[in-house]
Amino acid sequence: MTTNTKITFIGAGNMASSIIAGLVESDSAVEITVSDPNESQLDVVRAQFPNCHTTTDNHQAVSTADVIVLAVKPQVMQVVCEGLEPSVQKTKPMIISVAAGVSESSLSRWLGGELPVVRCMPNTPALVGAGMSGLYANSRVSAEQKNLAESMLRAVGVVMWLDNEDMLHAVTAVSGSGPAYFFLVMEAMQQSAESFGFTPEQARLLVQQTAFGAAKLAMESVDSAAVLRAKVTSKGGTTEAAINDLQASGLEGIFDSALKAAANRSIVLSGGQPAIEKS
Ligand SMILES: NC(=O)C1=CN([C@@H]2O[C@H](COP(=O)(O)OP(=O)(O)OC[C@H]3O[C@@H](n4cnc5c(N)ncnc54)[C@H](OP(=O)(O)O)[C@@H]3O)[C@@H](O)[C@H]2O)C=CC1
Ligand SMILES: O=C(O)[C@@H]1CCC=N1
Repeated sequence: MTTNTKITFIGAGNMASSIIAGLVESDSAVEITVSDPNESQLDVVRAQFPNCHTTTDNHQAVSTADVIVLAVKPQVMQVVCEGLEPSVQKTKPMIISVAAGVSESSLSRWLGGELPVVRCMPNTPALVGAGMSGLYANSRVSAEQKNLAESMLRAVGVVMWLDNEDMLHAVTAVSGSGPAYFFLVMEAMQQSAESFGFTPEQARLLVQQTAFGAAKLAMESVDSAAVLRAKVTSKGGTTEAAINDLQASGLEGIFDSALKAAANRSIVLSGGQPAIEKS
């Protein structure tokens, strides 16, 4: 990224804030503008990122942008893109959409066509520089623009390029929505810990440090998750009792079903019919 790269975010919600936080934290010397109709949302942005420009006017926000990050809900994307069409057709910036299930062909059509479009499926751990993003570029994205998109998302985590746009449904199901699955498990474990008599603070510490330690160990070890699990599970011991209970409840099937529900929802958001069957 060069010092004068101008990046405009349309939508100042959870995902935009997560990426902006990572970019700001990474000291990337970029000029960031954020546009959102909601002034109170912009107040949050101003408080968190005092060096970002903010506006409620999408046209003004994109007028000199090199890169536009579309970070609104899929349901309002068409209206937003059609509103931006006259501006972007003048300046032809690179478009990066983080929306789940909004296809490159729809984005291109709504924006008036002939634009470099990157679809990105990031996740909220971008907020702490530990994001995971799947990226897909249309044929109008130059090698230089690909590098720029990659370096933006690498500033907030790890990047995986995809040749097949359809695989973004699966990335959405695994890593886009994925943090929520782990948080749900953490919530459930914390509730259970509290039922033993721990305070909420104690329960949170026990669970968070365990989740962090398990993730760090999995990242740093050459062993697979299955091997790492076996190393915790003493024969006839406590872990075995818990794992047997989880597996008797059909845990693997529950996760397979949940991930496929997410992927199918992504397909439906893109205008298709749910097509992915449970294993
Ligand atoms: N949250 C996540 O973990 C992830 C989200 N995504 C994708 O990111 C996108 C945004 O999600 P998320 O950040 O969670 O959603 P949020 O609702 O938090 O953010 C969207 C923001 O866009 C604003 N907005 C609405 N209309 C306009 C408009 N016309 N112009 C500019 N801004 C507008 C909304 O304002 P208001 O609230 O007033 O409507 C809101 O502040 C979605 O498409 C989602 O699929 C992708 C990966 C992960
Ligand atoms: O729930 C959603 O639709 C978005 C996409 C992935 C994570 N959040």
